Amino acid sequence: MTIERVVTASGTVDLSGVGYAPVGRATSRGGELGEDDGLHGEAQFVLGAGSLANDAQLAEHDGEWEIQGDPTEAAFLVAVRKLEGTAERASHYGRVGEVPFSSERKMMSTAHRHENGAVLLFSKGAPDVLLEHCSRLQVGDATVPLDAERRARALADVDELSDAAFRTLGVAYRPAPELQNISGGEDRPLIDESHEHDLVYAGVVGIIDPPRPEARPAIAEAHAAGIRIIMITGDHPATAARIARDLGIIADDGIALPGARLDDMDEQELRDTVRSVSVFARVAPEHKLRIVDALQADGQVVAMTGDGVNDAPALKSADIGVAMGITGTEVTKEAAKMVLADDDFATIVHAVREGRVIFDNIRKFLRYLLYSNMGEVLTVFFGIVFAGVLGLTAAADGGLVLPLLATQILWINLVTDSGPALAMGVDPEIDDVMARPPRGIHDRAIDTGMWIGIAVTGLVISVVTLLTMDIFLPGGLIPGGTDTLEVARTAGFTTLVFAALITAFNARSATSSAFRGLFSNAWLWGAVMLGVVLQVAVVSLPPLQVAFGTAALDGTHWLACAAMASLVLWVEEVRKFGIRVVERPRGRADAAVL
Ligand SMILES: Nc1ncnc2c1ncn2[C@@H]1O[C@H](COP(=O)(O)OP(=O)(O)OP(=O)(O)O)[C@@H](O)[C@H]1O
Repeated sequence: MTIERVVTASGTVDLSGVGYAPVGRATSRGGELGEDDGLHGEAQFVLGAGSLANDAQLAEHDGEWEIQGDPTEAAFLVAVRKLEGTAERASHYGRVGEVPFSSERKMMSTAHRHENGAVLLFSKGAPDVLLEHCSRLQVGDATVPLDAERRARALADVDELSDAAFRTLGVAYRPAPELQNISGGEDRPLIDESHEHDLVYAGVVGIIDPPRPEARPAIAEAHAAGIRIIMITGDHPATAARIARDLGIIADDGIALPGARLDDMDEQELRDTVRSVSVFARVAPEHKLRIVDALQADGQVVAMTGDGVNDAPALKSADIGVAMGITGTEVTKEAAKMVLADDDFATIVHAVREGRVIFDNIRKFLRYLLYSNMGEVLTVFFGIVFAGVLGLTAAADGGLVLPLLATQILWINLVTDSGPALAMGVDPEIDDVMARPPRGIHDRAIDTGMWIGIAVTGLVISVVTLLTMDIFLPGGLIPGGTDTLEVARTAGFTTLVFAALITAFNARSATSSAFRGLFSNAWLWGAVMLGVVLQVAVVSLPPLQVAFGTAALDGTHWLACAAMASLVLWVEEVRKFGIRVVERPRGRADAAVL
């Protein structure tokens, strides 16, 4: 954070320089600001006072300037050195007491004894709040009453800075003779906030805290993924609205709702409000909790980020509390379910993508296993029920026989359920997981759509398997077959294995074509190829023929098996095309709602 502007009663000073290195030029209205200019003195006083009411530290290590403490406070230490060159002022003042900062009060004060013995109170805080504690205004070396006009002018300066996306902090002070006898010392005695009255308003600083460049695209991606981003901040409403607009959280005419407005709302009103308002400013910690609760009561799944102690209750209450790993307090991290190691919002969006891909892969795995297993079950079931129709009879006595042997069923499970199923776990993203809305909380991993797919694919696998047997068997539905039961059964068995292997490509998406990203999973191709080789081995090698009850197949058989098995691909392609046609208009409507 960097202080780029100081506004006092006499004018505006712009400070150049980035980062925490205290190097920069002071200008006013585009021209260099001389040290003997009254405005220079006023700005220097604002920054000096803000550096006294301050708990941060600035130090140089090996040419690098580093801060300790709150970056907002450190910004004062950097800026005052840009004007003064040194931090000399602080050495003249010994801190004797403080009224600490809190998010509720939005200001803090420290009491200091000057070398000459006088005790002064220095305050800094949210300008609108601080001004309520002020009765005078600093102009040059003198003070004048802070009448309505001057107060309005000061507030207008704050609004102007806020509209330009500056974070604003006001600075004030007052001689505090009533604290003359305060002892002070190392333990920094607390003083009562009742001393924060009749302050002299010195001016306001504009702090720039540029969002990371990756934040805006991450927010756009989150919106596309059906995630609504709500900004809840202690900042000024105009600052919050401006930053939210720049980040694409709200539209250009969007506004920020001040937290105080929430105090008058009952639960129902709040629930209606959180549905439409996406920026809440000048909030107190309890507002954060109320907003989270209202969103949850409205049926939303809420992830909440935070760093401060006062964020902890809201983080705990949210479905997913996300604490900042670098700037977050221990309390916040304890209350959170997730800790962001790099404090970067974009990482949350990446995590959502990663989570969706993992969930998708779990569904692919389930889809594949259920597709192929249903194929086996229905093959055996229909094979038994329709054995007579299909010509599945024993040559010796004409009795009905099983379509598949037990060892063959075990083999199918070995070949299909192992390699290809495991390869589903590392499948890359086929569908754009961030282009669809989140799942409902009550949605099942195996939904109706998947059940339909299981039924259709299972049916197709069983039909092509049994028809292949029928083709080669004498009699049955398709006449002309002349092969033995062993050969026909081996052809059916091979068709089933091939169909199950092809199903692995179908199962990668519920809606996208199997040809999309066809070669993006080398593991899957490896597993499928291995399956084909093993099937050729089990059919062609005599020792395995004995173990698995198979018989050698000729070229026509292999071709027929491959062609019949491929039907499982074409039927599924047609079905998915139908789904895409039906779902397209619905997808657009969802996007419009977001
Ligand atoms: N160290 C500080 N000293 C004095 N005033 C401060 C300090 N830090 C913040 N403020 C003022 O208090 C207001 C509320 O601060 P708070 O920490 O609650 O929220 P925030 O700093 O805006 O951060 P967040 O966006 O995380 O809520 C700030 O907008 C600022 O005006």
